[in-house]
Amino acid sequence: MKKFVCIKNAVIFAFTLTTLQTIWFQSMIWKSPRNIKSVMEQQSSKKILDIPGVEIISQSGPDVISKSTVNVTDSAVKDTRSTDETKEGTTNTAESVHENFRRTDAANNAESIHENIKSMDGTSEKNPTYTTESVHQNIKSTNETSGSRTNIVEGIHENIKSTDEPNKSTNNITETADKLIEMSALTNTSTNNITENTDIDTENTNFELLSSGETWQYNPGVILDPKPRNRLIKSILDSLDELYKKRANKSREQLGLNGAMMFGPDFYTQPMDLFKNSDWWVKSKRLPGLLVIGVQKCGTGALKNFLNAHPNMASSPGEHHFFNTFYRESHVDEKIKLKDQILDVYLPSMPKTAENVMAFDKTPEYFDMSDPLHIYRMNPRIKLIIVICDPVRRSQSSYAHHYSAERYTESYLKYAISKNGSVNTEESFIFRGRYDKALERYLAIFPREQILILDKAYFKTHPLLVMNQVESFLNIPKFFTRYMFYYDGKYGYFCLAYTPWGFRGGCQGKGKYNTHAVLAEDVVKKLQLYYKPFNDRFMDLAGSEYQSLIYQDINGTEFEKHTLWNSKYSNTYDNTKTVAF
Ligand SMILES: Nc1ncnc2c1ncn2[C@@H]1O[C@H](COP(=O)(O)OS(=O)(=O)O)[C@@H](OP(=O)(O)O)[C@H]1O
Repeated sequence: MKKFVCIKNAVIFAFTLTTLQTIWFQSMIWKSPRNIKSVMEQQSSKKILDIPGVEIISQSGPDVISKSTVNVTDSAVKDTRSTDETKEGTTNTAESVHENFRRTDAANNAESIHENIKSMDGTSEKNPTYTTESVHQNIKSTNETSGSRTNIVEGIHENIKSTDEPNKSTNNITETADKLIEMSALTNTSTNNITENTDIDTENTNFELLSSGETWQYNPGVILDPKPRNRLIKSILDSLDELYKKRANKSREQLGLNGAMMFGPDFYTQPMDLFKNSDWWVKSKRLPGLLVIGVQKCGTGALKNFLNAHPNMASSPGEHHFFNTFYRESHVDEKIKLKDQILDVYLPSMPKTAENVMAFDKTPEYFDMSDPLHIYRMNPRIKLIIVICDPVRRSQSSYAHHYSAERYTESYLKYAISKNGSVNTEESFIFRGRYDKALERYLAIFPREQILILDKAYFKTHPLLVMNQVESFLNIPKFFTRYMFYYDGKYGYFCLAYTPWGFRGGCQGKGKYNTHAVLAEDVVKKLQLYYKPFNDRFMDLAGSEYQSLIYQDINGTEFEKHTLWNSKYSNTYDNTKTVAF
């Protein structure tokens, strides 16, 4: 009897073990079929972020020194630099792979990675020789100082003077002390020729670039982890690999797996190679490849929520506000260098991500309260998304937000309309609805192709199409389907239903759906007339029209037909240089 119980227990134990293993592998594949596809793509062809006009030639992989050359056509800015990067490898366990896909914002190991990445720029010396008068002048001419707003012009000017450095080329391959760690280094020699931009001085511009924009696409090739547990897991995977290799020559039909699509198409035929030879599970702190820069109260939270569900995207927690708080003009006065701030403050706050996962930060204040040049210096090829919305509705939303936080106690009208009946342009929830200047400042620094402008009106009604557009823009695998969104009648918005790795959907917190003050028709009209010229100018600069920015009267007729390429602005901006999306 005792023997029978023992056997029974052994059978149960074996069965449980097998089931768990199956579930584990299945979940890995099931959870991220596209992710794996993109990993394999990456392995085979090293396909990297496609920016129009960018050609990237790269060789990289485990234990190799990889060189990359980035050539962007129509060069206006030239920067040659070399970075040397030595990163500690992390071979993750199954758990940590799961962790990775859940994209928790674990801060552990930040220090060591920070240190490693710090060494990347450790060779730069102080040598301020910056002379971009024209950029300075240009930004000066377009910048607006209004009411309590901080004057960014001076900051840019000061910053350029104090922090810019000539580029240096140095190749270092650092060895870590830990003998257990097998390591490799990435020596990355990049030549960036940024797409022609009317506002950057082609002659004198010599930016210090913290990164060449490849932080998330490249894996430095470090594989082994010093942790004994992880090494053990790796050795188990290696031995399992042998087992699976025997099956590799057999077709799916021979294995009788035709119907077993739930395991993913390649799991049985090229199983462990995928895990063993790939770096996709090695997580590191990476600088963002995307910033959602605004506009405040235009649905940026929903965009972040949706995007965060994508297996190739991972946001930093909350809103970081790095470029509008940690690194602002005041810091420039204190001679705090942008590079140091990015490495000391910004990078450690990023989520640890695998190589094919793009970190991103959504902070609406980047649009109108920070300096695009700082962002450019961190990553000249960073992608930027701006969600715009009707500035009148935005002002209501912003007021409601402040009111509920008890920052405002009076009625909307008390703040929005001055005593003489005109629009109170000093009020922040009013003037922040003027989008044109902020866009102009970004276009003075970044090529239009790097900026995606979304309209909240369309985003609200067509979340799937917008998210698909975002996927194309970011050049990440298509992931969103219509089943991932549901319409929530309570809030009147689409919310995230679920992702293939579990129910983690739902709407945002209640604070995101505020009841608006009801405005009288004449007030709405007054505000619309105030915003109209700024809206029109924004559309001219963007090279596209947006439903939210075209006002109609009560009969549904547009106030005054907005025409693209409005000649009255042609003296301030060369419209022919913009690209319509
Ligand atoms: N799915 C979806 N699509 C479009 N818009 C949505 C969505 N979900 C929420 N919202 C609306 O977004 C408004 C809040 O914007 P933000 O998230 O940008 O606010 S914040 O700046 O981060 O505080 C806020 O607008 P108002 O309702 O007008 O206040 C939200 O209702």
